[in-house]
Amino acid sequence: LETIEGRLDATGLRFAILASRFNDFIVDRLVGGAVDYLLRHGAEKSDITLMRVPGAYEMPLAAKRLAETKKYHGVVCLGAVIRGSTPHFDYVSAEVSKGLAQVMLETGVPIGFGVLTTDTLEQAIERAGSKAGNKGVDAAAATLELIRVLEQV
Ligand SMILES: O=c1[nH]c(NC[C@H](O)[C@H](O)[C@H](O)CO)c([N+](=O)[O-])c(=O)[nH]1
Repeated sequence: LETIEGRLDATGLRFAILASRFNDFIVDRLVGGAVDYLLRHGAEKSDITLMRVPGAYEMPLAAKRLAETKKYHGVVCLGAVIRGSTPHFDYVSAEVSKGLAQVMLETGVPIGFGVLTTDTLEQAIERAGSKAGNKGVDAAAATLELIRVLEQV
C-alpha cells in the first residue's frame, strides 16, 4: 500500500502568519503557539512573516494576497470570533471559513485554519493555550503537514 504522509519538518520552509487584531488578548496567544511550534520544528525566525489585519472578516483578502506572492510555502491564519449579543458572529465566522478555503483552492497554497469560533470568551481562552490546548499550534502543524504531503504528489 503506497502511503503519502507529511514529515513535520519545517526546515527551509517560509511561512506567513496572518492574525487579526480583534480579540488580540486571545489571538496573540495563538500567534505565540504557532511561532513556537514552527521554530521547534526547524523553521528559521527570519523565514516567518507576521501580518496583522483588523478582524477575521479581512483575512480572506489578506491571505489571498500573501498566497499570490508565492513567497510562502504556507499561510497560518489565526483569529478569534467570539459570539456577541448579535448575529454578527455568524456572518463573520461563515465568511472567514468559506473565504479561506476558497483562497486555498484558488491559489494552491496550504492555509492553516486557526480562527476560533466560540460561543464564549471562556471557550476561546481554553483553546488559546490552556485546558483545550492551543489552536495556533494545531493550525501551524496542519499547515506544515499539508505542505510536506503535497510536495510528494
Ligand atoms: O475577528 C473578529 N472580528 C469581529 N468583527 C470585526 C470584523 O471581523 C471586521 O473586522 C469588521 O466587521 C470590519 O470589517 C468579531 N466580532 O464582531 O465579534 C470577532 O469576534 N472577531
